[in-house]
Amino acid sequence: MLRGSFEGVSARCAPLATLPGMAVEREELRRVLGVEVPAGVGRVCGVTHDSREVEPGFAFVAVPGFKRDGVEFVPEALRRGAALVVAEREVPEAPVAVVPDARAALAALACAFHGHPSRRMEVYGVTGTNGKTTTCYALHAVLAGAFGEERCGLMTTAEVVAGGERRPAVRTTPEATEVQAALAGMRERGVERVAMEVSSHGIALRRVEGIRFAGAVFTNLSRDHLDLHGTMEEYYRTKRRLFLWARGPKLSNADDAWGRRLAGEVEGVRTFGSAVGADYRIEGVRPSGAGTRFVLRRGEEALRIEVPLFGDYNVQNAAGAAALALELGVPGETVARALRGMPQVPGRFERVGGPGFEVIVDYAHTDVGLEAVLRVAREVARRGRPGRVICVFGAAGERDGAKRPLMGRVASRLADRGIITTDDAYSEDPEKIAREVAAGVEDGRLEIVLDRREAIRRALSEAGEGDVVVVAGKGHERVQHLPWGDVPFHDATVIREILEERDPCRERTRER
Ligand SMILES: CC(=O)N[C@H]1[C@@H](OP(=O)(O)OP(=O)(O)OC[C@H]2O[C@@H](n3ccc(=O)[nH]c3=O)[C@H](O)[C@@H]2O)O[C@H](CO)[C@@H](O)[C@@H]1O[C@H](C)C(=O)N[C@@H](C)C(=O)N[C@H](CCC(=O)O)C(=O)O
Ligand SMILES: Nc1ncnc2c1ncn2[C@@H]1O[C@H](COP(=O)(O)OP(=O)(O)OP(=O)(O)O)[C@@H](O)[C@H]1O
Repeated sequence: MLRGSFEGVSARCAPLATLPGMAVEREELRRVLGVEVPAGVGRVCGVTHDSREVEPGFAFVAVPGFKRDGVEFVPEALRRGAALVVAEREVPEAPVAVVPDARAALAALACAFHGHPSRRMEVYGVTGTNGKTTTCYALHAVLAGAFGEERCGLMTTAEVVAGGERRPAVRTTPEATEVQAALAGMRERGVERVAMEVSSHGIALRRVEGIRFAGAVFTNLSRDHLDLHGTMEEYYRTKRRLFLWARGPKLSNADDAWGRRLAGEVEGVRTFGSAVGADYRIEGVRPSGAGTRFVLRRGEEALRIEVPLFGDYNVQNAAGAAALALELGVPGETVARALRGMPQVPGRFERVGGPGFEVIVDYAHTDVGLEAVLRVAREVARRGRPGRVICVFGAAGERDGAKRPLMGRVASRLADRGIITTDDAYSEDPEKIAREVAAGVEDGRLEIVLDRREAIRRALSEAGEGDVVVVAGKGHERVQHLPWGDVPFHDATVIREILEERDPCRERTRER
């Protein structure tokens, strides 16, 4: 019996890793792992890569990590009752199945434990540097409109949704054990189609291996995660693997050079975008009261679409989702109706409100993302009485450091006033990160205020009639990872608290 139900998809993803699926018998273990299993191991009734999650009868997969070697934790796993250790080398006095690649073994075991849920549902993978979450929300809205909300699921950085039930997520693409448990839980609830974000970490670290993808969308590629991939070429090739696996409709962005290359290299990929020759051509983009209107043209057919989203980049995100749905045979009017009513994506150009000025929370954490959001903020600031754009932002620690000065440069060019602050510094010194961001600033207009709450307070205190304050980097996230520990921090909540302190009589804007 499957037990990895959607109930396990909580704000902390870790417990999911411990959820047992179906016990796997010795013969099946040998088949799945492709290697000999020590005599005496009959069956295992759970699988995890984390010794702290081991329960009696589990298989513990010792993954060689970036910081530690999972083999170090074998004694703890055995103490907790692990029946089998899966590792890339022998471990004295442990029942070990030696495999060539522990991550691949983890994925294969996770699929087996959870009964290969992707074989019994359609999983559409969305990849790219920016726009994955937004594209997934748009796709989920269209699928829900066409096939019924209770039959559709969503797995993103921001939330995991199964049927109508929503839970916050922790990572974009969690480990294979969590991904498979979540998919199995969705299937158990009757979900038949899932829009799923697939990060390059998810592909490179084999978290999505074994998933049968029924379609794929590529949004774009720009500099990010080079700490993991080394070069843009390797980053691109990693993303391309999703398209080599996927069986059904495959859509790529014709407005992005890497997207055009993908369409040329992988058979059966169709394109969307405003570029001449795109299979799904974006035309006539213009602002509407509550968002943006555009036409999506396929040959002679023209579909009028309106989305409650701002900016050309979001038109691309919506077009990618619409094109995939149209390829699946969803009628145009269903696509248009669903996109018109799609929900706010948490932390993506989320308007938090302000007395006479706009405050926007956005997840932009690359130079390209920051540029995109600041350009839209400028458009918003031009409407009505023209105002200034004030930007609070920072860069994350332990991540591709080369994007830091690029973010500083973008903010100094596109914002009238910029405040560099702390993002998720992880183990790095926040001041060092901020200085690296500031190194890219062109005219010295940016100030450093390391305390994120103080930086937001400063920006809000300076904002006046018609201004737009953009608080970028953390979007929907509710925790800030700092060298001295994790602290609860949610940009939208902090903004509301500060606005309230300024004007205690102000009507509270209800938190989502
Ligand atoms: C860089 C990266 O992806 N790191 C992941 C990696 O960590 P690591 O290799 O450093 O782990 P480690 O600490 O060396 O430990 C090695 C092994 O020992 C195990 N262990 C560790 C301690 C212990 O007591 N017992 C034990 O068994 C761990 O479970 C692990 O399997 O393996 C860990 C266990 O699965 C992950 O939690 C961790 O993700 C961290 C949290 C992370 O932040 N990842 C980010 C970069 C990420 O994956 N992001 C992508 C992309 C987002 C985007 O598009 O922007 C995502 O999909 O979320
Ligand atoms: N198509 C796009 N092109 C450029 N920038 C974009 C695009 N879509 C979104 N952005 C910017 O990137 C930010 C993140 O958007 P979104 O969450 O949809 O992307 P993502 O790929 O899911 O990011 P992550 O994987 O890091 O969660 C947005 O807040 C916006 O600033």
